[in-house]
Amino acid sequence: MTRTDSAESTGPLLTATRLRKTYGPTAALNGAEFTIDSGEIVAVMGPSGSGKSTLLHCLAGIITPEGGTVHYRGHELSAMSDAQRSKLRRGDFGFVFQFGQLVPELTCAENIALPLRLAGTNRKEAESCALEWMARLEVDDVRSKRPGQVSGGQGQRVAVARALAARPRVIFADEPTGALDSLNGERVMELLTTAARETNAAVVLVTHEARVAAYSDREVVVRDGQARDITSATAGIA
Ligand SMILES: Nc1ncnc2c1ncn2[C@@H]1O[C@H](COP(=O)(O)OP(=O)(O)OP(=O)(O)O)[C@@H](O)[C@H]1O
Repeated sequence: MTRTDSAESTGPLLTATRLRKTYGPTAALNGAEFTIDSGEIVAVMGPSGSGKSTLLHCLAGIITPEGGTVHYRGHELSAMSDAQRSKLRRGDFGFVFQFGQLVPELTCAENIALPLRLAGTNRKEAESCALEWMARLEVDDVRSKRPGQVSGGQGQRVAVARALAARPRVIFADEPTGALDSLNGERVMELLTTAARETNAAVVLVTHEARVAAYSDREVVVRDGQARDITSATAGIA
């Protein structure tokens, strides 16, 4: 297993403090703060270009911020080697993006089994786990098709199954329904959040759509590279 099992896991699951990231003259993140606990679903909202995806990429260790820190279960991501961060992404993190995350040469079932195989699961077990997740996401009928032969909604359910099959502790979803019509989008969100709750996975959900954010427990708004929790103002009302 490639998880970071360690004793120092008492605080929040994932915390970012004073993140700064620039692209030339553009400050994509300018002191952003973020925290998420196990099993929590947090929507990251905000205008286009405000820094949502950059925040997600920093939280997932895909990019390294120039300032600030990200701690995952007590481990600072920037203090890890590239190999340790890759291992973390394979073992503890799952990803769902808007487009193109499936390997076109593999069947849908093989796509779902791939992260398990990379994490060391034997072929038979990975295949049976892939089929189980395809049934849960209601796409077992496309198991032998390649991503180019399925609909957008089916492909996105396969992507969700792939993200969840390795039982990640955190799922990073960047506009997971952005390419879908509203009916398919809602079904994908229902299946994603139900499965995440069943497995106690945290979900960092970047979206600009209020109806997608409605599936979250808490909303954070990113504006000009700074993140603000907007749910705390209404905490206790629900
Ligand atoms: N690789 C890059 N090179 C240059 N500038 C970048 C790069 N990535 C992001 N930026 C800039 O950083 C800022 C934040 O971008 P980011 O993608 O995080 O915003 P976002 O809130 O996710 O936007 P959207 O909702 O449109 O996807 C924007 O001004 C963007 O143009």
